[in-house]
Amino acid sequence: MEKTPSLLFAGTHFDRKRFAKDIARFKALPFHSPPLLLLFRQANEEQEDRYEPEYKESQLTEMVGSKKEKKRKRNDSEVVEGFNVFKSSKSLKTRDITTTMKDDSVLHRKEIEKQIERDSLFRKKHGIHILGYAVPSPLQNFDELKSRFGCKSHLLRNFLELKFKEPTPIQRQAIPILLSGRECFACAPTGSGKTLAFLIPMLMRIKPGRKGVKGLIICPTRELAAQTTRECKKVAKGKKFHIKLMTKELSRCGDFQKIPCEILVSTPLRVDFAVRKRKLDLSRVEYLVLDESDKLFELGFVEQIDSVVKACSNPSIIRSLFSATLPDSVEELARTIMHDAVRVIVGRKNSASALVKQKLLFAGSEKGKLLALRLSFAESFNPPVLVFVQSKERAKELYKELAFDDIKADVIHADLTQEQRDDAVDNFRAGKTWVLIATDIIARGMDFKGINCVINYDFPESAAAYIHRIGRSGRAGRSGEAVTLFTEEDKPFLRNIANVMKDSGCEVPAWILALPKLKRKKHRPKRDSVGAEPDDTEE
Ligand SMILES: Nc1ncnc2c1ncn2[C@@H]1O[C@H](COP(=O)(O)OP(=O)(O)OP(=O)(O)O)[C@@H](O)[C@H]1O
Repeated sequence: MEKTPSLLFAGTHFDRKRFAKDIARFKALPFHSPPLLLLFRQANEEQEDRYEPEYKESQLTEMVGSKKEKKRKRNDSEVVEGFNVFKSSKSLKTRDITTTMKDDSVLHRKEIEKQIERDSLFRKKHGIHILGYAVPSPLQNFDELKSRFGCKSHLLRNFLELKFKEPTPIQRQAIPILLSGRECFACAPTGSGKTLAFLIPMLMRIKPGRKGVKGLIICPTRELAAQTTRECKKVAKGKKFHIKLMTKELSRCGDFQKIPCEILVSTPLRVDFAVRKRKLDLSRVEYLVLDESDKLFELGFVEQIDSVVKACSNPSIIRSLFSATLPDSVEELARTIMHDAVRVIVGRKNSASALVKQKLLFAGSEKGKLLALRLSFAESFNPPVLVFVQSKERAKELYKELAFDDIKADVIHADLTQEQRDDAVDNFRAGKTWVLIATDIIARGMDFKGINCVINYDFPESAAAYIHRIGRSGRAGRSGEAVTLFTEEDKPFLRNIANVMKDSGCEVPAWILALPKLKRKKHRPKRDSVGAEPDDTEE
């Protein structure tokens, strides 16, 4: 089992019982005291947005290593030579011991440096970028969960049954960080296995059968919460966990003092509601995950998140933020509540999955969009296809247009009942429907196996929305396609999306990249109704 060295306390008398909480807080800080950490942060704050922080880790460890070395050398001589009893009777042996200890510590330091070098190369190979100090080595394979962290065999068996042979890059790095008791910001492309990256540490560290909620996962939508609950149950199979999805009924009438539940998955509103009703105590939560964290920090959620974070009052809590998009503003805000969090980015920050072939298509008008959609279905219909629109009204309108075409279409939006929403997702998953028309409620996190094409019928409101929408395709190593229709009114916003496309290796016409930069980020224009003729009154 991997143990964190506790050099911080070496050689001192320390009342561990009395300061148990502080020890828990700092147990993951192997080499450094907080002031050093602060200095490091301040010194590097301006560079935080770059993608190549690995040298910082090695530099820092080297820097700290040399300070630590000096201190150790001082201590060596003080401790050993300070004892008169050794000095007088066994001076020769004392010198031998001193030399051996020095040799050992030099060897130890060299070994650490080599390991840092190896880790750095390994991260480079897998596109992993880290920001933080003394970051644990990435996982070479799932077996290391057992050898380094004492993972139980049945969990490893479950991974194999689920056909998870190798960890994905985000799993390689985020799992050891969380298992070492560090907090974490994790940003990796859509469909790259972030869910398992936060589930594994939770399932390994939380003991089933103890009273109270120990693991809390917050997701922005009910569909994603339901999916994550299912995934969690699959991975935990064979262990006596009580894993619960916070339903509307549970949130209103459930009394969590009586309901056995170690792991709870919820949307912010529902969990906040139960806490306010004093039916749910979050003070024992050991792991808090904010999935799709940038969405959770948007207006409309942030107040609930704030109150949930406050309710999770356990001082040793380990919090983590996961998303495919992590704006600097969210990271800055989150850092105010997190302790010594490590940042892990896989690939480029805020980028689309490279597995998705992306296209932009000018459709002129609302009528042109409908024609283009029908034409594309007639020419090369390759279901399952996900079609995104801007609002529930437009989802209903487009569904009316397509319901009687021969393409087995269905629709999902927030005006449907929960049962209807579940049916829409289940039928699409089961292949009973081929085309699902959707609003952004299923744009984030939903894992539909094998979606061949995402069509942005309405232009996405932001680059982040675009990245998440098209990320429903091209998941878990499969390839996919995304087509984005645009009209005149979308033109000023094309550049944002074009930049994302270019960064993930797709071709973009030069005129789009030359469009002026826009300050306004959200784009939700009032559109003519679906299929409307172009407005020619101006001519
Ligand atoms: N180690 C692995 N090996 C193979 N498949 C994996 C592995 N880990 C996860 N998967 C599969 O990859 C798919 C995508 O995983 P997941 O839903 O966690 O992606 P994500 O990164 O959370 O995406 P999003 O940003 O869209 O939420 C899932 O079907 C999952 O079962």
